[in-house]
Amino acid sequence: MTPMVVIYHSGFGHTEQIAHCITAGANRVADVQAQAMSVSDIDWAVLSAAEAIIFGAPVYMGSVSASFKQFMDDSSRTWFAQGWQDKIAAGFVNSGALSGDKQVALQQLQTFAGQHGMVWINFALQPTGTGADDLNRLGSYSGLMTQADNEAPEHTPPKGDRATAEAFGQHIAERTQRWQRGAA
Ligand SMILES: Cc1cc2nc3c(=O)[nH]c(=O)nc-3n(C[C@H](O)[C@H](O)[C@H](O)COP(=O)(O)O)c2cc1C
Repeated sequence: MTPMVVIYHSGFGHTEQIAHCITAGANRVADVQAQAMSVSDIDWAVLSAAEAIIFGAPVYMGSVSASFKQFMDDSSRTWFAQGWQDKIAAGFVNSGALSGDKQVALQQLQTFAGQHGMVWINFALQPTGTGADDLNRLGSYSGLMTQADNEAPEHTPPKGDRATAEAFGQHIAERTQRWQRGAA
């Protein structure tokens, strides 16, 4: 069994849509049990039991949102005992602008995983183009990037970003199982 958690903050529902796409993609892999978890409803025991934790936040003012940062700070209790050491980690960020300084937020997540002694997984998916239906249209490799227009989360981020998120979830799940097999 490979339990995984996609933990995220979403102020207006866009990042939440992507969290659910990642979870669905991870659950395509046999023996994976992935669940999405909002930082407004954290179950620390479930996080502790996970083989992989995928962190996700919207970009607010060039940074992960304050609510996600609060979760990061609260995790210092786990950090003291290095309770997440050697778990698989990955990250995703969603913003309004095409750039929106997403790389800064993604690097915050990567550094955060490093502080916990986790094993960061990158995302090797070659972009198929830069249109709304394309895979990895924003060309991000160190994690997943998505972009939402100023519309309801049912309509944006676009179809390509959602498909990319599913592929990302599957990619992380497969690497997690590879890591598990190596440890056996
Ligand atoms: C307080 C605030 C700050 C924001 N700062 C940025 C920013 O720095 N760059 C950007 O591209 N978008 C920025 N946005 C837009 C959000 O990233 C965008 O609307 C995103 O889809 C929100 O995701 P959510 O619905 O999951 O909260 C900001 C939005 C808010 C509310």
